[in-house]
Amino acid sequence: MITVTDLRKVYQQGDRTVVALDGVSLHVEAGQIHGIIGHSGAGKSTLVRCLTLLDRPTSGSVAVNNKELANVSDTDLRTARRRIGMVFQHANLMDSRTTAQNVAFPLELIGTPKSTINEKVSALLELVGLTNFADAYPSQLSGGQRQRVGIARALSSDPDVLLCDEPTSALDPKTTDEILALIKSVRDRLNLTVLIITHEMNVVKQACDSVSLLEAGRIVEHGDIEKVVANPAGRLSQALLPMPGDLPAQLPAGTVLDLLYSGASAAEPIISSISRTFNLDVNVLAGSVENLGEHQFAHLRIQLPEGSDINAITAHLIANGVAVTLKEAK
Ligand SMILES: Nc1ncnc2c1ncn2[C@@H]1O[C@H](COP(=O)(O)OP(=O)(O)OP(=O)(O)O)[C@@H](O)[C@H]1O
Repeated sequence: MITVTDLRKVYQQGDRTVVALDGVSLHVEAGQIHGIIGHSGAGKSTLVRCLTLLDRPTSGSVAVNNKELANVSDTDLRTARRRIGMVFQHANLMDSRTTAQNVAFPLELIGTPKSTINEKVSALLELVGLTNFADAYPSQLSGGQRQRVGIARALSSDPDVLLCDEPTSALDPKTTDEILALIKSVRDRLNLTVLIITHEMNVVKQACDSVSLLEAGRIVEHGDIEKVVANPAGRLSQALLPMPGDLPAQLPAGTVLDLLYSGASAAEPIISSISRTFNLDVNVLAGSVENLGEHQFAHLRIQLPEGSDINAITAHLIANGVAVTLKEAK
């Protein structure tokens, strides 16, 4: 479990004051994967540096399993850092060391006995599927395999939290899927708390239970995936379940509605229900259906013929758990 409370980081550059983190708070339970998404300059790297104690926050606190990290003394810093395992965008392996030696490195630094290191390294390599590559050097591994080594190394100090900084940004889509699947399986097996810092919405879609949107150093939206998607006005909902394409230029007269629905209702034939109940033809203009978290979500843009009873249809949809947004009435 990780709890970040009112984290602020202010940089002073000559006369200029840069507020990189402006009161960031978040709470992630053990066993949850939380995505922090933001554009360039939002404060993601600063947040990573503050969480890993590479940089001291100006104020605020970071607690792992209720143990405060941000204010520990310099002497306790090294032990405190071990509670958060770090996975980088480019695995950051040592080229002169084999896979096994890279994973062993943090354990050597803290003076772990050799026999314990060997045992631990082979268990970790099995966990990440690299048993047969123990003696390979980074140059002999693919990008995905290098990232697996990075994950094994991050887990070597038995952290409570795995902090992944753009873990798939340098990988192709297939390898991205494999690495996200590995992060999920490691989470399941070790009941880890995972934070994934990313600029890729796809990563949030595939791997996260909950998400925060970081913008100019502040979290402007956050929540469980199901919750944020179900709010059609939200930026995260629009990014996670975008409506493909613009309205066709030559649209016959009628009213255009956007429908967003989830859970059991997503599988229900909502369109035929409107057609039957109101005895009219429904034109589907665009739509997407996605499995996000535990649920299926559908986002549809429909057109109703001129003269339809929009109020009654909207009430019918809302009663069936559908969020309705009026797009255009001709
Ligand atoms: N050491 C520093 N000194 C001064 N300003 C800084 C420092 N580090 C970051 N900043 C500023 O803090 C803000 C957030 O930067 P940060 O690098 O954390 O964003 P980011 O979301 O990681 O962006 P990117 O994805 O491009 O790396 C920016 O305005 C940046 O210029």
